[in-house]
Amino acid sequence: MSFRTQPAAPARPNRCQLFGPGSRTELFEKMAKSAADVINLDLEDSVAPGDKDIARKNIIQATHDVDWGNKTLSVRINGLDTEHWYKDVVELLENASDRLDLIMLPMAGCAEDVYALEALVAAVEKAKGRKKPVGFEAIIETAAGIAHVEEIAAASPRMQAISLGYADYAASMGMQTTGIGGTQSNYYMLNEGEKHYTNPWHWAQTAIVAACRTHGVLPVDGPFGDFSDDEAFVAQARRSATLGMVGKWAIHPKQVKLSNEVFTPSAEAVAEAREILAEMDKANAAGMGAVTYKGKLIDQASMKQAQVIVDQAELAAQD
Ligand SMILES: C[C@@H](C(=O)SCCNC(=O)CCNC(=O)[C@H](O)C(C)(C)COP(=O)(O)OP(=O)(O)OC[C@H]1O[C@@H](n2cnc3c(N)ncnc32)[C@H](O)[C@@H]1OP(=O)(O)O)[C@H](O)C(=O)O
Ligand SMILES: [Mg+2]
Repeated sequence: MSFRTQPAAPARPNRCQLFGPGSRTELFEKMAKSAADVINLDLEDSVAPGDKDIARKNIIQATHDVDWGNKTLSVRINGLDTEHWYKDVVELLENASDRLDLIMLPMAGCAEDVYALEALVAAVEKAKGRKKPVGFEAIIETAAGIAHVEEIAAASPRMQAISLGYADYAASMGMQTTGIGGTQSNYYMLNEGEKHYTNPWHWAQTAIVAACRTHGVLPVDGPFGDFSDDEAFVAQARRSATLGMVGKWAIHPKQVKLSNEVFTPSAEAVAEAREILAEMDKANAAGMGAVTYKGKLIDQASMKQAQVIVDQAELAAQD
């Protein structure tokens, strides 16, 4: 470990973030009753340009009227290049209840974007005497965003989570696809005439995980557009969980259960993790730093790996 230790990310469940347009009020109660850990009410791309004002009002009302239980409640504002974002921030923080937990910043491109958001947020919070400071989450979905992901993760103590936004990311990178996440049919290696599909999103995912883990922020996998394909959603989610992401967006309610399942360690995985911890406690007491467990090496690092799984299970059990 470096002398500079790795800060812990916020200790709250974030296995699934369920999105819904701020213009579709009939979905709000359903979202609140869902099994998602985080709710993202959207003012950005799922809201038609002419509906921005009404969507903002709907969301403000819903922070007062809807029982969001113990969910983290987040509102995605419009990007800093639009005419809408300042109104999103000012009207939200002037009028929303304290139930609002997070503001989600889309299209984050550099630390200064977060700085600008924070300056406005801090001013409105002060003016209104808001007791609960709102947290931030950002979406990496541009070439600039991925190039500056570490400075974005480090930009503010309010920063709690960072997601990968597949559609905008693909467009910004000039990727030749209209798919939102998942396997891309033209991204393959050819070996003796057989196609082997690899993951075109891997670099962006790992860059986000590394930046987030360096700065104590939760790395989250973004949307999977084809909500008719459960198997493909699960495959993408499993890859993300294996890489260190803590959860994934749901753009349809049927994806919530799938995401929760993938990002909650299985009973077997937790049992094995606890066994590794117990074996290593015994080994350490006997003056051994490394021992054999089920025919494999375990050592001090194995304890940290096992602890990740136990911690994830305990967070999920808070639900
Ligand atoms: C890609 C970029 C993004 O921005 S992704 C995030 C933004 N997008 C959204 O927020 C879209 C969220 N989803 C929806 O709007 C809808 O789910 C839909 C349009 C995809 C489908 O809606 P539809 O009503 O047709 O769905 P049904 O299958 O008929 O619904 C069944 C049932 O579920 C209820 N429902 C639907 N959606 C939701 C929801 N989001 N939350 C809760 N409940 C929902 C619906 O009312 C039906 O209920 P029932 O009638 O059975 O009671 C990203 O930025 C990038 O760049 O990558
Ligand atoms: Mg987007």
